[in-house]
Amino acid sequence: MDSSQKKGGFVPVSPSQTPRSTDKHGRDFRSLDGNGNSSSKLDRDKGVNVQVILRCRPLSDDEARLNTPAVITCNEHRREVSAAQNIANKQIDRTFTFDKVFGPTSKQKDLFDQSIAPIVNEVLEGYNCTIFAYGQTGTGKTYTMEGGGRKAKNGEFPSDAGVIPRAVRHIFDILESQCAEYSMKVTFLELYNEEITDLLAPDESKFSDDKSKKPIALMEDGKGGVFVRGLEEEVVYTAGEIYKILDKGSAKRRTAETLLNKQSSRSHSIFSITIHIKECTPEGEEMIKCGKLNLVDLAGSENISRSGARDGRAREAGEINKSLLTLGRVINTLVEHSGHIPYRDSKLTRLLRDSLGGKTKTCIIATISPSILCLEETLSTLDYAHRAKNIKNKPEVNQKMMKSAMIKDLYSEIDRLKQEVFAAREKNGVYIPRDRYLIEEAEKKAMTEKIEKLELDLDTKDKQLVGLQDLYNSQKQLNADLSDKLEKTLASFSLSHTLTGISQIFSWKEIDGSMNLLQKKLVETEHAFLDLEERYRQAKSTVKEKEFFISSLLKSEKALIEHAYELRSELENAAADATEELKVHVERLKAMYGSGIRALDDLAGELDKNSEYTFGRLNSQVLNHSSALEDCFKGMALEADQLLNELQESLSKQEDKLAAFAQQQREGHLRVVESTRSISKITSNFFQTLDIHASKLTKILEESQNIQDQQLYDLEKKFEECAANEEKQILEKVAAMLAGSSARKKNLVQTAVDSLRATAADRTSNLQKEMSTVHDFTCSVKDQWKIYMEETENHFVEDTAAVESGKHGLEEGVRNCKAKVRTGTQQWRDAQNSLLTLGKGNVASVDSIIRGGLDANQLLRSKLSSAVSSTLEDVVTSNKNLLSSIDYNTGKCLEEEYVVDVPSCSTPKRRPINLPSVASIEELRTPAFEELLKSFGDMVKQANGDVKHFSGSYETQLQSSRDSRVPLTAIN
Ligand SMILES: Nc1ncnc2c1ncn2[C@@H]1O[C@H](COP(=O)(O)OP(=O)(O)OP(=O)(O)O)[C@@H](O)[C@H]1O
Repeated sequence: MDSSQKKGGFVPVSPSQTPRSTDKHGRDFRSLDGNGNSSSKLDRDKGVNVQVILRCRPLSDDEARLNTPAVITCNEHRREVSAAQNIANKQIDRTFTFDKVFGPTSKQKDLFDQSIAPIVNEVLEGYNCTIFAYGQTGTGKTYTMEGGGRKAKNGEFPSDAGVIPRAVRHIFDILESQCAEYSMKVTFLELYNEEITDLLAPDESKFSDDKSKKPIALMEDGKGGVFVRGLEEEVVYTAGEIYKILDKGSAKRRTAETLLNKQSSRSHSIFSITIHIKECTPEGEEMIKCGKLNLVDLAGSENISRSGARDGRAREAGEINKSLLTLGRVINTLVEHSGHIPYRDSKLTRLLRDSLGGKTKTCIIATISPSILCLEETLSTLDYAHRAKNIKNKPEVNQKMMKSAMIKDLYSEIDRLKQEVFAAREKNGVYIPRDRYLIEEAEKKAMTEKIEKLELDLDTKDKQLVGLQDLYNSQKQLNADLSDKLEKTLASFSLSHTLTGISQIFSWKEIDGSMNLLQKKLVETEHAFLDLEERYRQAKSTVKEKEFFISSLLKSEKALIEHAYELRSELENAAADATEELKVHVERLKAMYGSGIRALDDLAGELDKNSEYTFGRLNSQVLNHSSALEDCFKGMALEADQLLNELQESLSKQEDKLAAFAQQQREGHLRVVESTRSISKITSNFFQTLDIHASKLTKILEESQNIQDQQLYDLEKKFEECAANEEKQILEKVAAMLAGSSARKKNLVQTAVDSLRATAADRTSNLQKEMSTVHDFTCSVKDQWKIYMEETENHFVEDTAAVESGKHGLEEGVRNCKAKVRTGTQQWRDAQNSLLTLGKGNVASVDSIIRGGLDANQLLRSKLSSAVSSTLEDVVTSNKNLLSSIDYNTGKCLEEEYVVDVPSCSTPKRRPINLPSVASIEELRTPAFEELLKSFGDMVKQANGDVKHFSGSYETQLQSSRDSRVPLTAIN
């Protein structure tokens, strides 16, 4: 048994209801702050900033295995976190400063000792404190809050025990060291898909299934606070008990495996510890000090596509993101001090209301991942947390209560409960205790406020509609600009193609020029593409904005439906007559808003049709333009082809002529070579013949020489013989023979001379013969040479004539080419001119169409605004009527029907109340975005087919298929 129980034995107040220092109900019985705490007064006056701690987890095993780069740097000493962002190939570091920064190597113990322990101490001082973990899924929220283990081993915690077990341990350590008398109660709730479930509720078989966990109601306490009706409170005496409770509760929490975390918490959880500590005043009066510690583990903010959430998971993620978005909006409004704080838009913010801008001390632990893959979400978390730093709370220490007053309080509570039980048992009417009556009164007031808020919402919606209209117009303009740009780019692109084709048939100079032109065009095209890309990006971001806008509209609508639900549940407890009248008025309002918005819808439809028609015309014009351009370019290409062909033909003719000329030349040269060969042959023959004749002559001469030598020898010999004979005869016949010898001598000489003469004559005649042969041959050679010379001359003349004619032919070809080039240039100029005229004509016509479209849109716009203003006027009058009737009825109800119960035994019998059913409220919910798109598409198709039919049958369509309602068709 716990010592506190033994010593004190007092019963603490309900921990499900946050103790409030300004609680009027208990004010009379409470003393002033026993500590005379001046710092609390200071805090109250100035406000204390929410403390924001940043924790970055280490890279997970998977991330480390895949070498995922880390982009987060933590400087714990300077309390700074830097995220390295790569924008347009430039590294840009974004640095954020927080109250404390814990890097990837930080220990659970350090985090607790440095940041959480002081907060826990303040709880024991009597403050209400909240610690909540916020961050992307899988960044270590649950690890930080709950950690890996809670059980102490040899008095030591496991090193990965988180904030909750350490805080519990710390509280018990301090209380035990102070030997304080205390009592402690814990609650553990889960907020899943906007439903609160009690994680400490006893396990009943029918609730054992997750899906059938019993949701419990979040109630307004009528004093601006909330309480969870029927939340189980467990009285605890030891840390061990709390660990068991935590284990039990955590096991019931909804978790699931996502791509980002194997065990991802799909719900928000709030674990609250309420401690009552007994103190004695110097006068001996027993006082009770109360502190409350809320430990919140939020579900992870997540990118649905990246976390791999589908179907049910995606709905969860949507709900998680929705409540976190509301939390973000609350933070923004608190930071910017921009009027109405939308606490009521989600249960999470309703539960945390006192922790955000209230009297609680709050600490946010923002968790991030260092991975580059999570950079976008990390930056969003850093922004979120950094903004939250500026929230100012006004913490107040809870006023201590006198023990006797507390007991009195509890007795009256028991009495109230007894009376309720009694009335329930008797079933003879409704017993309304005074404070309940006051609560209901407050609820009625809250209801009126809600109606006012709904009207405000309606106004905002109207403004949003106008904003959407503007957005639509600007989008239209952007589209027109884009198509214009596209057209220009296409034109320049095809122009550049044609230029490339034509440049092939012009000279290098022209080709150079064309190349430069082409390059310029290419650069321009590139610029145009970049421009287009930029515009595409802008358009994409606009679409994203629109999507966000639509999703926020859907969310607002959801919130409206949520309000309607609440309205219904509150109406159930309120007076019946007022409800009936209210219903009639709401019906009227519904019809009026419906007709007004239908008119708006019609106008929007007309606007759509008009813009569609304009776009159609624009499109057809653009198509005409592009087809005309295409034709023009085709013609140009054809002409260029013809020119090219002609040029090619003339060039090939020139080529043929040149080939023929070359052939002629070759033949001429061959002939010359042939003639030269024959001349050289004749000349060599001539010299050979000459050689032969010369050798023959030499032979003849040698022979004649020999013969002459022989004859002379013979003559000499005969003469010697004759002389010797004559010497003898002379001696003998001196005188007689003198005469005979002279005669014989004469005869002998005469004969020799005659033979000599004959031989000489023979030789001369032979020589003459040879000489005549040589002469004949020379003559024949001369004749042949003459013939050859004549032939060569003739060939030369022929060749010269052929060269002359080839030259003429070439000159003619070049002249033709020049003429064709001139024709080509002229054709190109003509094409350019026709292109320019075509472009101007098209620009003018597109301009006139756009002007027409704009004028028509302007007209429709003015119609729309007049319709909107008339509808708004109607709404204002009707609302005035409604409010006055509500006022009247409320007054009537409060004055005449609601009275403090005086047992008169005439309590009227319970009778049924005609309320809007859940189904009717559910019908008001906008169907899924895809369905809306589909039905909108169908309607547009139908409208294109038969515009009249569309407007006439719109009402019927609306009635026949509720699901195909377009957004903003408010019914209630
Ligand atoms: N500081 C840390 N040191 C070591 N491991 C960590 C740290 N922070 C987180 N982890 C590990 O990262 C994983 C995911 O952590 P955890 O489940 O706490 O994330 P979560 O933010 O609660 O995610 P969810 O929002 O999906 O519930 C766990 O395996 C956890 O052990």
